[in-house]
Amino acid sequence: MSKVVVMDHPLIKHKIGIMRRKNTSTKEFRDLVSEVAMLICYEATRELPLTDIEIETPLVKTIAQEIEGKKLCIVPILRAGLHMADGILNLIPNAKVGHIGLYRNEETLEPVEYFCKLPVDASEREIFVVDPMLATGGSASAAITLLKEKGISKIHFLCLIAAPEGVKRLSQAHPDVDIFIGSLDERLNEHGYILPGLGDAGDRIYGTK
Ligand SMILES: O=P(O)(O)OC[C@H]1O[C@H](OP(=O)(O)OP(=O)(O)O)[C@H](O)[C@@H]1O
Ligand SMILES: O=c1cc[nH]c(=O)[nH]1
Ligand SMILES: [Mg+2]
Repeated sequence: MSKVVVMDHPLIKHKIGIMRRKNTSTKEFRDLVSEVAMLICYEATRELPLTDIEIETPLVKTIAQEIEGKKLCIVPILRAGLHMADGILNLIPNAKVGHIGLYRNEETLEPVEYFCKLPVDASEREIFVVDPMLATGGSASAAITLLKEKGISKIHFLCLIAAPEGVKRLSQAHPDVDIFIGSLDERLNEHGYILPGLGDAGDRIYGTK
């Protein structure tokens, strides 16, 4: 089964608490998406391999360690994942970025694909799929299936808020994918929204409702 890591850092809890409030402005919400994504990324990259390189300090030669940044790729699920990717790029600026466009059909709640553009060498990279919301798990599962069909195998999934239903579906569909979660909420409502949640992440980031 997937490794599931739920964040317990006070900074993340505090920031998600602000995001949940209905009166938080679009600008503040958007800034927080990117900040919390950065903090989750810090945990999700904990096991990245390092290589030794020789460097010179102002005093001596020594061995430093570096992440092979060129081996990483962030894949936001559009639209809402875009702002998470922006935050994560502050931490790993050399990562490439692929995009997968999916939206949920509001009646069936099943994902509809409308865009996919990945780096040509994506299958050689470690991939971080990002989307603020893991609700039924349909969108994340479909995005990861698409990546696997293109020969990609090293995949992690990062979200801000997850419902237990979504975690179950994603980890059953893709047991090899680690899942990093800002907050594991209670459940879905009858419309497939996460409770207590924060509403529709895309609409809150872009002010579309
Ligand atoms: O786990 P699921 O049940 O599939 O739901 C989660 C999906 O729903 C939201 O996207 P939405 O369809 O609202 O698209 P948007 O980002 O363009 O608003 C969210 O950003 C996820 O992609
Ligand atoms: O609660 C939810 C569920 C799906 N998509 C969202 O943006 N929010
Ligand atoms: Mg939306």
